[in-house]
Amino acid sequence: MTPASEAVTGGHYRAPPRPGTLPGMPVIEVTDLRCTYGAHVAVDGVDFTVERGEVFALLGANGAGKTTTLETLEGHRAPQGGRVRVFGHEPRTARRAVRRRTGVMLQDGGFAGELTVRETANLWARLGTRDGDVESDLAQLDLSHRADVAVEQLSGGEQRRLEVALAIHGRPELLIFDEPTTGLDPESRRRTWQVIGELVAAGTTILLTTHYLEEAEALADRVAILRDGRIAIAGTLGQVSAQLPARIAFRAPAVPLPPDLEALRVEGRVGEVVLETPRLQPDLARLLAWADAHDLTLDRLHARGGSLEDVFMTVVA
Ligand SMILES: Nc1ncnc2c1ncn2[C@@H]1O[C@H](COP(=O)(O)OP(=O)(O)OP(=O)(O)O)[C@@H](O)[C@H]1O
Repeated sequence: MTPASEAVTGGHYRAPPRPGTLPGMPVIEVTDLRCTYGAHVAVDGVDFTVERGEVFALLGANGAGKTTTLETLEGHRAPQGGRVRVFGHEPRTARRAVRRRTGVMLQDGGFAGELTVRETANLWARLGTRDGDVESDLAQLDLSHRADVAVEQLSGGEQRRLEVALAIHGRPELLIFDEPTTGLDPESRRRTWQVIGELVAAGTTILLTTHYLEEAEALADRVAILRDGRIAIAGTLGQVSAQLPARIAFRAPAVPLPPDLEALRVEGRVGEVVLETPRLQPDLARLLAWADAHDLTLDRLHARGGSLEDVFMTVVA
């Protein structure tokens, strides 16, 4: 297992070798990427790789630079500095070679509203270069019963699912998803996660952005949290979550704590003992042994490791 200390904060991020990842050239390489809109710097020296067969999630508050980064990888935007490579190609100049192997889902699909779902999917399939079965794409996203409905009559969530169905047509090697489940109800979100999980199991590489941290936790092997156009922290979920100490809390009478804890006591509610520790398991074990020895009941005891949400809130605050 890769040690937690290998998470990267505030700098460039190159992927460590990951068990289960196929060897060879990364599918995506982003090197010192810089994108501007006039005088505004939207992406400011971003650097990461996505290895074959992994799911990489770009996280960050609104305006952090996620979509701009994806747009350069999709070949829609020329960077003002640095470089991006997809399958070793520059995606703007080698658009055809990249698009043949890449399924892209944009934040706004821009469909012609009067076409039906099936017509839209067939049109998209004809425009692309990958062979696939449109009906099974629609079935996978639970849209078969809506196939003859005009796209403009779909709900927001159904349109989102249609965008996913189009992106996965022909099962591309790489999928780039910009907020794939925004606006979906919990059931549709789970269905979409299941589809993504099946694609990953079949070896698809996925780069996605999301505002749902539980989505990143459910799907991603590695995450990068962007802040103001820079990677603030990146690593596996375990590495990133371990950037903040674990917490142990309980209620107990005012007694001295065991002396051998690595934990530090921090402010809690009245009557509550709250400890922060870099080493949850040994400290918890010592605490429980100490409580047993002193015949103490640690009322409302709970312990939890650092979470992605805690780190995210710290980064974006
Ligand atoms: N076409 C544009 N013209 C000017 N500024 C833009 C344009 N597109 C994006 N920006 C700005 O660039 C920054 C990064 O935007 P971007 O859309 O990449 O962020 P994001 O992380 O994808 O945000 P969100 O989570 O809201 O989708 C923001 O400050 C945004 O206002």
